[in-house]
Amino acid sequence: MSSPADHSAGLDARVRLSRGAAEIDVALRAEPGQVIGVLGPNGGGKTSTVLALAGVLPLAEGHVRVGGQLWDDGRHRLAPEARHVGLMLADSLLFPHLRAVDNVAFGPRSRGVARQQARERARTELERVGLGDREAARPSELSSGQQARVALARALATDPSLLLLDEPLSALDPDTRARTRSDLAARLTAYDGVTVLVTHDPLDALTLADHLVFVEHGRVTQTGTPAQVLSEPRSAYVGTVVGLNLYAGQGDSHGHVRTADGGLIVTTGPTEGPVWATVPPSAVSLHLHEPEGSPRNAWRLRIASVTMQGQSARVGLVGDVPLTAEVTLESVTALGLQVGQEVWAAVKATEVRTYPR
Ligand SMILES: Nc1ncnc2c1ncn2[C@@H]1O[C@H](COP(=O)(O)OP(=O)(O)OP(=O)(O)O)[C@@H](O)[C@H]1O
Repeated sequence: MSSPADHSAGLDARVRLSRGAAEIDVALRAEPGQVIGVLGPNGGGKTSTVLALAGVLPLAEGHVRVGGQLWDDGRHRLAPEARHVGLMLADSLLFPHLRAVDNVAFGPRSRGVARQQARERARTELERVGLGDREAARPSELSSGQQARVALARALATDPSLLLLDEPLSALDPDTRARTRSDLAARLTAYDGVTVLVTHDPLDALTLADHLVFVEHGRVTQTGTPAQVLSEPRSAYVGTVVGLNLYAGQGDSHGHVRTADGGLIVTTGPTEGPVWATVPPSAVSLHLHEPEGSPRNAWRLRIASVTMQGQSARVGLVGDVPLTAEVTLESVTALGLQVGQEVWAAVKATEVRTYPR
């Protein structure tokens, strides 16, 4: 059996490795008890980072330090089974022939814990995820959400210093996903090790993580608390995740931002040098004729897409200042909006937020 986990020092990692043609260089730090949400587009390097933390992929350079213990420094490497890691993936990968309690006890058993003691630990973990009464059920007798909770219980039954969750909810239908997300949140609150949560779902990240790390093309493009990232996205991908129109531009210090595409954005925010400018889709109004009144932005743009979302519509517009507008269904009908049509998009200067790049 390996030495007991020490959760006191958290996670300090710099993962540098090559994966095929991709170069990955990702730094992650977290205090004990923290949840880091790792987000990014497909192929960005999230799973490779998780595999390196688990010891499945060796580091070319960098380090992985968990709970004060050096797991990898690019030369010496602790084997995966010697690391205090709990792993949960989209597919819960439970043993179909084993009861829930034995699925969960498998972890401690494989680390040398005696059968009875491992079962007791498994029962405690099942209770913690609200499945104390389903310990005798086989995976086929459990719902997908319950199977995910058994997988979480199994990941935590070895008392890991590092819990790795790679898209843990992505296989669940939306209702089950929402319920399992709150079960996961409740369980993570009581866990004192570090959790690294890889997800594509902004809602998972924003509700479960204390700190977000965006990984694109193998590099970290932005880090921060959910609140910081929501208010100041710093890459096109992050802008999309947080649902804001985002522009990189050059400010002239008189409230004008010139974008790389040649668009002009007027703002009441600071515009000194290179800046980011954001426009919330809900702040855009659409008009058939050039709107009057100033100071405001009015851009002539072409409609590229119209999609319904509940009681509102999202209108994708292309032109000098490409943007997404969120308007009511009434405006879509009243204005007769159609793909290919040219319209005026208006945004008050006070709605454009700017911050340094
Ligand atoms: N087995 C492999 N052999 C070679 N290259 C790989 C392998 N697995 C992944 N890669 C490459 O490594 C890079 C990072 O992939 P990775 O799976 O870590 O990204 P990801 O952010 O987890 O993506 P996704 O969201 O699609 O799971 C990609 O360019 C990918 O093509």
